[in-house]
Amino acid sequence: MFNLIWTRELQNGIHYLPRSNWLPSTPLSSAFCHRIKPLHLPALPRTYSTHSTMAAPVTLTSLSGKKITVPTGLFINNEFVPSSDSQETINCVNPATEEPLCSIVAGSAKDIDLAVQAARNAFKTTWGKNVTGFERSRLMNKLADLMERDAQELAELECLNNGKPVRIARDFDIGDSVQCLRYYAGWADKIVGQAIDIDQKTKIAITKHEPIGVCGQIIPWNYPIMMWAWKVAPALACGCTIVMKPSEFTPLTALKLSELIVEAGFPPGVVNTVPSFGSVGGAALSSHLDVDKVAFTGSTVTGRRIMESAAKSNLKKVSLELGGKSPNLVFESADLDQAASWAALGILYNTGQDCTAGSRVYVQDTVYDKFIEILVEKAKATVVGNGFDEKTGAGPIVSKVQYEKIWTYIDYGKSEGAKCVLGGEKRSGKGYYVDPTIFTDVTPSMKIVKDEIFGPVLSVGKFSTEEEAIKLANDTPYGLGAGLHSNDANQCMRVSNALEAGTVWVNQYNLLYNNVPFGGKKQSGIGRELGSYALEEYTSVKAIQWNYGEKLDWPI
Ligand SMILES: NC(=O)C1=CN([C@@H]2O[C@H](COP(=O)(O)OP(=O)(O)OC[C@H]3O[C@@H](n4cnc5c(N)ncnc54)[C@H](O)[C@@H]3O)[C@@H](O)[C@H]2O)C=CC1
Ligand code: BAL
Repeated sequence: MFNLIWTRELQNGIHYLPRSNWLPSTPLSSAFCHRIKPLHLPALPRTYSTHSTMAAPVTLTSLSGKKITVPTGLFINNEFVPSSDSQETINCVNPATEEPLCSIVAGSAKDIDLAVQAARNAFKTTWGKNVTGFERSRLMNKLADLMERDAQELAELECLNNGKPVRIARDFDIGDSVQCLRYYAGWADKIVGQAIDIDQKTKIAITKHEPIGVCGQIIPWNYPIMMWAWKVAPALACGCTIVMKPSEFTPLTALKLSELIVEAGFPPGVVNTVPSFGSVGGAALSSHLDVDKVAFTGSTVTGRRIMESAAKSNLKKVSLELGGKSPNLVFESADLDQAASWAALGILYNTGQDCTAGSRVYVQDTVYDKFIEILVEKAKATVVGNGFDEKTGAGPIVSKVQYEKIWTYIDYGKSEGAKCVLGGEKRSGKGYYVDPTIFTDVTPSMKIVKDEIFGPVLSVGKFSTEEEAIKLANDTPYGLGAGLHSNDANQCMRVSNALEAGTVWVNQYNLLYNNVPFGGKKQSGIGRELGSYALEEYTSVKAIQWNYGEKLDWPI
């Protein structure tokens, strides 16, 4: 997600200008980076300790030569600690080089339990109903300031662990995360119920939006910092406490952010971070009897498991942000150049590792050939490379397993008879790189058209009528995002009404804002993140019925 004004000034790539007001308002240029204050290693706050060498911090050197210290322990009760009962580790890899980065402690089911106890204790004592919204807001704003201060360092760490370009991590992922914290800090003292007069003389009901309690938050690897912020910010605003389980592929920035939780002054146990494997820590959180809510972003398969665990344990509240196979429709009246730019952004942003990736483009037959010609030229201009290069627009794929999944689908595309008009060839050398790949002449039954690939692989199909376009677009079990490009206002309204998706972009694609709700229909999810809607996910409504005048004549 990002807010942007974008131009095509760079000859060889997408040039993004950040719109959020936390950054200098000057255009992004190669000189821009040097205006960000030089990275320095902040002194580690004295308010937390690390126990044992198993949890000792490591120092990584980024490609820019910067030294970044990263905690490696589990973060429970504002301390970095080893596992209580396991020697298991998570080995972090740099996807640009395939070299190991470091090993960190992998939390066990017992560690999850300890973190839940810490979160429960905080909920009952220092947080939950024991802290004002003003104070929650103050701490959240402080955390946002610290993230803004450390944006460059966090971006470099995100690049090392996830592969995404430093520039994009800093200006969009982190920029929007800072804004997300501030947006929900604004809500923290405005979470109010209603006073409902039953009549005007004897009875009133009051509704209170109470914090739901201890929240398990399970996040993926495609936007490690941003998904952290989307989950943590509304939960804190509502007064919930948190056990965060980052993805085993990208746990480092969640650990680094845990340092900032301490520095901001959050009481122990309010935010706990337990890196762990999904089948261990994720499963333990979703089946835990003392977790009140689980929020998840990831695959539909895992979402289904989480919902099942929640149902079989304590019926905890569940919100799921799952997969997609989002359609993007281009009608003949559209500005084709703009539509092609948005379509390229839709499939190539974050190297296609995006739940809303516009991975199926359908073009009206009258403009099909022309559109593909423009789109291929735009996609070719994407600079795919190491994220430490300022010109890079798309980094490597996050992991070997994801890289191999993408190539399996590219092979399916070829063997099932789609025409590969761009990419589709492996690079030699190190790094999990996949260049933009476009298939045309696709049919609805092809695997590349049906399945979520989560890489820079686009299927382009053809339609002749609006009715056919809608039918093709909705022919999927998913319903996360959808786009349409047309200069006919009535058509825009008709088609956006007919598309089965949680978000419909008209004459744009993939832009999200912290004050606009986001989530899926069909098998793309349950619940909404962002905006005021996310507050409902972290509160429980209590109705207090109050009698101040009616006498009961008994028996009735
Ligand atoms: N909607 C989205 O934003 C994302 C979708 N995906 C899709 O999922 C595919 C597979 O990627 P994965 O990393 O395997 O996704 P995943 O859904 O398995 O992983 C996401 C998170 O869920 C956790 N998890 C895994 N198994 C769990 C379980 N049994 N109980 C609780 N938590 C569990 C993982 O540790 C991670 O933190 C991708 O190729 C992509 O298609 C992946 C990441 C994000
Ligand atoms: N595109 C929004 C977040 C996600 O991909 O998970």
